[in-house]
Amino acid sequence: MKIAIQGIAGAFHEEAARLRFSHEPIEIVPCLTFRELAAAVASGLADKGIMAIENTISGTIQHNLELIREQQLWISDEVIMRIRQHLGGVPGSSLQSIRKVYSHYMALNQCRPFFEAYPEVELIESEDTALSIRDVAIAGSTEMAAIGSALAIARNGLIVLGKEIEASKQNYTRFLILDRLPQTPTACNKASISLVLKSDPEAFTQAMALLHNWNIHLAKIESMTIPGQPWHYRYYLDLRSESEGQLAELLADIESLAVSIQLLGKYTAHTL
Ligand SMILES: O=C(O)C(=O)C[C@]1(C(=O)O)C=C[C@@H](O)C=C1
Repeated sequence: MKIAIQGIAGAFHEEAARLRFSHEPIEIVPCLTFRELAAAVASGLADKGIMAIENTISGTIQHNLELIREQQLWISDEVIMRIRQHLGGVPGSSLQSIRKVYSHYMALNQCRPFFEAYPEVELIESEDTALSIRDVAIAGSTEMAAIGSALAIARNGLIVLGKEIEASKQNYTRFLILDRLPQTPTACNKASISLVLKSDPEAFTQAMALLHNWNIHLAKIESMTIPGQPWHYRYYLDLRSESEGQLAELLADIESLAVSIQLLGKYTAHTL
């Protein structure tokens, strides 16, 4: 099975894919951007995709919710993985010699407090952690370092300058498994939807009351601006319920309040 990931081999996406599909042979399809990843699944180039959606330190990647909706992908599962960020430099480098540190922006955001003690270090965004580590190894400069996994650092012959430098040990990333077509899960207790409500000021309160009526738990909500419609929002909701029937009833009820509602996936919730 071909799995599209964001990043090259050695990126956290690869680790998460191997964790989720540990019982079957998989072929990794590397994609440099999240947009490329979504397109690989939508076009059938990959059978499935795995996409980071939120991290417990650096937050939600809202843009990925938009990509899933726009490309009409289906969320069929989620994976939660502990992320340990290490700082890697070439042999001979040290925390005193480095001036530029490269990584994926989500990884940089997980580690910013560590660098407060090193004001001479510039943090620079790159496509992914593994690529940054490879590029530092190729450049061979003691002024450069990169943030990523212990595995990628070792594979590229770098040394660890900082171990587990994330701002909190409670550092988890939640990844979504994406399919081209809707799947019918044997069991599920979570649904993700995109919702635009009518411009009635009461609509949001009424929608929340419906959740309460159907005993549905709101696990997560994101609101995003809609280009061309100032002060009007699209909501992305993760809903939890032990009853699939109640979820279906809720979606039918909410339709009367909505301009648009889209089911993005149904799956089983994972917890720590
Ligand atoms: O650059 C990588 O290694 C990735 O897989 C990307 C990514 C992300 O998108 O959040 C994955 C997990 C970590 O939170 C940091 C970076």
